[in-house]
Order: sequence, then C-alpha cells, then structure tokens
Amino acid sequence: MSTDEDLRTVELAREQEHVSMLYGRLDALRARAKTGLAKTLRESAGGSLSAGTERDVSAAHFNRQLAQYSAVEAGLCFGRLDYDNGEARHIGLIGIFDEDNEYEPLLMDWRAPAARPFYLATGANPLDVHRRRHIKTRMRKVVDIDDEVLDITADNKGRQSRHGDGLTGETVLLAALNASRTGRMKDIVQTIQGEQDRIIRADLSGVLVVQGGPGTGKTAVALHRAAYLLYTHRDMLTRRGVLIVGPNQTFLHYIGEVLPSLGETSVLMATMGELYPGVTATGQESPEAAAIKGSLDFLGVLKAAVKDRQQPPEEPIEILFERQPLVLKPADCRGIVSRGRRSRRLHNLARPLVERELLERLTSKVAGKLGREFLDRGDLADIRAELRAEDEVRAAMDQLWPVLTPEQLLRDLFSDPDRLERATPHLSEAERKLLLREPDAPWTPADVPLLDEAMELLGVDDRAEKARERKRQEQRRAYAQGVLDILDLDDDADPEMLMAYNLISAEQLADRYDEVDTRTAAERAATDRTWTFGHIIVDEAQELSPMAWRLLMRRSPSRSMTLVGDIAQTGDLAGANSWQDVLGPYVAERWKLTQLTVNYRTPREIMDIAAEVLAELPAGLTPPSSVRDSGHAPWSRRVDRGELAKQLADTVLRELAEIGEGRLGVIVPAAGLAELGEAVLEVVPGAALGESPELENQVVLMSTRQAKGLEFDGVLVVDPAEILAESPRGANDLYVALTRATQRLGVLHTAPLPPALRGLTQVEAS
Ligand SMILES: Nc1ncnc2c1ncn2[C@@H]1O[C@H](COP(=O)(O)OP(=O)(O)OP(=O)(O)O)[C@@H](O)[C@H]1O
Repeated sequence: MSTDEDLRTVELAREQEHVSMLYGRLDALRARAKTGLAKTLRESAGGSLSAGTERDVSAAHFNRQLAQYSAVEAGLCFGRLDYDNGEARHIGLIGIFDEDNEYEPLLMDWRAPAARPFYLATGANPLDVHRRRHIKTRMRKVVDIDDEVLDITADNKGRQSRHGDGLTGETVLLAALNASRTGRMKDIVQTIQGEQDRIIRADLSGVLVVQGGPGTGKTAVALHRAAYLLYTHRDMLTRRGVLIVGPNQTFLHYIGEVLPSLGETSVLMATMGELYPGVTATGQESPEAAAIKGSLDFLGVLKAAVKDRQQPPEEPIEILFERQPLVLKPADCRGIVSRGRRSRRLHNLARPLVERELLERLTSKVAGKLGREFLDRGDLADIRAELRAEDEVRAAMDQLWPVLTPEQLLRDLFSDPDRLERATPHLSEAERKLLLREPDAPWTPADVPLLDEAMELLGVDDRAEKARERKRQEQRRAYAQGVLDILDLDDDADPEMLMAYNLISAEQLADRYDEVDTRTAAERAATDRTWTFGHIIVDEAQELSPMAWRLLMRRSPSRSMTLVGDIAQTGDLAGANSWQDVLGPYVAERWKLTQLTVNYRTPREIMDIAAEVLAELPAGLTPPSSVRDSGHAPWSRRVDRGELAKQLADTVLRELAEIGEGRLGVIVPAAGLAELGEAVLEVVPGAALGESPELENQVVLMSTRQAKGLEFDGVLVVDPAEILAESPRGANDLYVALTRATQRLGVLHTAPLPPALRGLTQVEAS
C-alpha cells in the first residue's frame, strides 16, 4: 500500500472514532428526551393545580426535541475545519457539547457564525483555516473524506482547490451534482458555495431579492436560509414562524423533506392557494381569467362589488308592524344607506350605524301614527326594541345593508352577470365571460388573494363574540375567587402565615385554567388569517400576481422577506416583469438585490441551447454559467404529427435505457397532456402524470407549468413551437422546460424548430 493510502486509512479511522462518539451522544440526548417525556406524562397523572398546562408545554418540548434528533440522524457530522492555530472543529447538522467538560463543543452547528469558513474559505482567502475536510457518512459509517488545503504554505503536500477562488469542496460538489435524482430535494449543507452562503446568512430585516437563473440553487438557498434564520433568531421566529410560499403542491412535496432534515419545525409551507384559512382552492380556470383576477384593477372591482351591495332600492319598502303598514320611501332608504357610507367604516362594521338609522326612521314613523305627544323616551325605546325583533325589519336591513362574508361576496359576483357587469366596467364582454361561473364552483388559487382582500374591505363585526368571551373570562375569575376563598376560610390562622391569596390572585389562577395553546407557530398560523410572520420566503416569486403580493405584504408588516426567483422564467400572465414593479408600491427603493450566477443543475451543453432562448426574452439577463459538462449533446428529432405518440413512447424507452437508475421528465404542451400521457403509460405503466404527479416515479409526464422548479436526469421536450405559441409567455415556458435536465436533453418536434433551438444536434427518425 502506498503511503498516501496508509495515511488515508488512518484518517478515516480517526474520523470514524469521532463520528461514532457523536452518534453515542446523540443516542444519549434522545434517551434523555424520551425519559423526560415519559416522566412528564407520569407526573401529570398525579394532577397538581397547573398540571394540564405544564404537561402540555413540556410534552410538546420533548416531542420537538425527539423529532429534531431523528431528523439529523443521516449526515449528523459532515465536515471539519483545521485552523492555523492547530485547533480543529467538526461541523454538522446540530451543535453537540461535552457537558462534563465545560460544554466544550464536540460538533459545531453549521449555522453558527464560527462555521462560516466551512463555506466561505478559499485558497485566496483562507480565513485562518488551513484545511477543510468533507466527511461522507452512510448509516453512521464514515465512507469517504475529501480534503482541501487552503493555505498551501502550511501543507504543500495537499491539494488546492482547482478553482482557487471558485468552487468550495469541488470533488464533493461534483459528486453530489452528478448523482441520480431521486425526486426529493437533497439538502446541500455540505457543499454550500460562497455566493450562496452570503445570501443564506444575510440580515433578517428588509426585503432581499435573490435573482438567479435556472439551477443556481435558489430553492436550496431559500430553504437553508430558513434554517439559518430560525437558528440565529430562534426566539422571535419560533414565536412568529416562517412562511415559505412555493408554486404548487408537487413542488412543496419535493422540498418538504429538506427542512426537517435541517432540524427545523417552525415553518409553514404553503402555496398561494392555501393562504386563506378554511378555503381549499382546488378549482382551475384559464390563465387569462387568473391574470384578470391577479391585476391590481381587481381591487377596484371588489370595492365596486361591495358598494353594489349597499344600494338603496328604487321601490319603497313596506313593513307591517302591529298590523299597520310602515313605508320606507326611496328617499328614506337613500338616507339610511348614506349613513353607512358616510361613516367610512368597513362594510360589516358600518352595519350597526345603518341599523340604528333604520330603526330611528321607523320609530319616528310609528310615533307619528300614535301621536308623539303621548310618548316619552322609554316608550320610544320600547318601540325601537320591538321593531328590531321584527322579521320584516331584519329583512329590510338585509336588503339595504347585508352582512357579507368574502365567500358570499365573490360567489355572488362571479355567478351573476348583472352584478359582474356593474363591478367591472373596464372589462370587455369576452373577459367577463371568462370570470362567470356556477355559484357552487370550487375556489381557484387566484380567488384566494381576492377572498383575503374582500375580508379587508368587509371586516368582521365580532363585538358579540368578544362580549361572550369577556363573560366566560369573568365566570372563570369568579370561580377562581371562590376557590381561593375556600382555601383561606381559616380566620384564626397566624397572620404571619402565607395564605393562598398572598401567593396567587384570582386572575392568575383563572389564567391557569385557560387552555394553553401548545401548537407550534406554524400550526397556529395555518388557521389564522391575521397571523403575521417573523419572516416570509417566497420561491418562484416571479409568478405571484399583484393581488397576491398584497396578501403577502399584509402577512409581513415588518417587511422581513426573502424572495427568490427568476424574471426570465415568469410563466403566469399576471406574474412579474421586473422586481422593482413588484416591490416599489411597498418598499419604494428599499430592497436589496443579490444574484446567483452559477448553474449547478444544467450541464454546459444544455445551457448553451437555453441561453439562445433567454437572449430572445426582453429581461436582458445573462445566463448562469454551468459548473460542469455532461458529455451528451442535446438532440432534436422531427417526427410526423400522426406518429408523435408512438415515437414519443419509443423514445421514452430508449432514454430510460440511457439513464439507467435515473429519472426522466417528459415536458409536453398542455394541450397534448392527455393523448401523449396515454401513449407513455402504455409502455411505462408506472409513469406519473396529472395535476400533482408523484415525483418518485421514474418517468413523469407534465406541462411546463408543472415542471417549474423540478429537475430530472433526462428530459424530453415535445413540440417546442407549440409550447411557444401556447401562452404570451411561451418563450419563458420553453426556457424553463429546457433547463430541467441534469444530464440529457432531447427534443421531439412535429413543426419546424423555433430558430433559437438551431444549436440542437439533429438526429434522423429511427
Ligand atoms: N452548493 C450546492 N451543492 C450541491 N448541490 C447544489 C448546490 N447548489 C445547488 N445545488 C443543486 O442544484 C440543483 C438546482 O438547485 P435549485 O433547484 O435550488 O435551483 P433553482 O435556482 O431553484 O432552479 P430553478 O430556477 O430552475 O427552479 C439542485 O439539485 C440542488 O440540490
């Protein structure tokens, strides 16, 4: 054996020793949390006064600890830094300390400031580190180590990073990038690069935009930033939670496993369609309809729709009261309604004023009939109360100023052509037609920001609920006072002795009876529309409509946000053309732009083709530079229209043979999903297709919209000219489709290729 290999064996054994010790500690921590949990549950069975509360809080704490310990089982320790001063530190997913030795760190959390050199140190700027070691483990066993010597004067036998100032941990990085895709996103803690690290650790406050081309690690960076922020601002963010908004369920599923594996649980992941509690937006509509709803003009539409519900009727309203007719003339109705409008209160909050005005007018009419001079204030109050209880008076009230929920407002608006026309004078007849639907149609994702906005316009009159809550609280306090009184009955007691009421007030005691909410911030936020988050991260942020941004900004009054996206990939018609357009209305110029420039996914050969499509887009963006070559030239093949399904099925089989264990994505024009899906299913019965395809499947067939954010070892794009023609943002969609592959790209086409794809190697039909 050569000396080099001897050395390596010794080092591997040494690392194994340290890693085994760390897993031993992890087991001990886990055992301690388990015992703690068992003890809590046992003790609470004894039942002290506040047992219920304390038990819930501490059981939740132990449960969270246990979840975290199991989340870090794989890859607990992944690196080591050797400093110039001779010290060394291991880096891993959590921090572990030696409790018997003044809490000496045995494993440093990757998010700790001291761990930064692991991601940032380079040959040019070694940050007092002379060696960085990547440690690869599998099932607690050290299987490989990879060293980079940063300060070559310290150890000139070592190997310097080839890129010098460039890629960190190059061998490990390239091995990670070349590995087959599993359909789940991996965490990249081990191989975070300098430009990514600076974003992950940027300040919490303010709006940070991360603009980056395809495959530059935006999603990966966004997730690691969530983990980093939760670690460094633990108290605030565990209380307020972090919201991560992603484009669709498939995508959230794809990234879902990364966060727990980074050891965090205070995160709510949601699509825009899930941000209005109580509504599941499963409906679909045309991209054009969604674009109309997403435009800022719709704010005016909603205001008009509310105003439309505050219309005085042109006919008089007749009310029978004690067998006498009372007539509200149109002028009366106008006066009543104008009372509400003049108040400038939210619709539902103005209703009590409208009701008062209505009752005043009716009371005065009754008084006129009975003879005013015979009635005192008490009589008038009685008449008012009687009128109020009258069904016909309530019906008049509902006609003049109905209580409205956002759901009702929108349902009525979209199902009634007349209402819709009155609220949308700026739309054409054809556009209105796109919005019309049945009253029981399911909600669509574009409805969600509108429901939220409508709630802002309507408000909730919660005075009755609040009064009930006050009453419940008073009853609890009275009960608690009773308990204290009984405890303190002993009048002869020594005045020096502490009595129960010296220690606790009725109020405190009552509070202890209150239920303590042990849900995490994420769980509570999911059910509370008015929840404001400590930080919001939006992935694929370019897709959000202006109305969606209004919703998100309401959830973040502190404007602490990280927005990652790529203006060149905007597919939604109401999506962004520029970041300043999106953010200007909320923070003017006070937002920060950072860019990611290295493409870790798409090999150079494929990126060269995609760059031609990018050049045709108006955004004027530079393509990211690929970190590696794949050695496979992207190809195209023209086939007859009638042959397409069969040719696609054959090509899928051929490509599968090429990529072996890997996964194949087939991206087709939305119009061809059904037909081509059937053809692929015939040859690969387990292939996934549909709205949210199962990504673990080896073959996934989808439209560009569904492909957003995803990646596959091989990708087949079908009929690019049709993808281009399918949407005004067709070129952006094609750019997305072309950049999903980590290894191989092929294009099947029935019409001539768009000129931007001339660089593909043409192959003959087989
Ligand atoms: N530092 C890194 N180390 C290892 N893998 C990385 C690194 N950065 C990114 N990757 C990998 O590169 C791929 C692309 O990353 P990601 O999906 O986050 O890119 P993206 O910018 O969101 O792309 P898109 O805009 O196309 O959705 C992923 O497989 C990711 O794990």
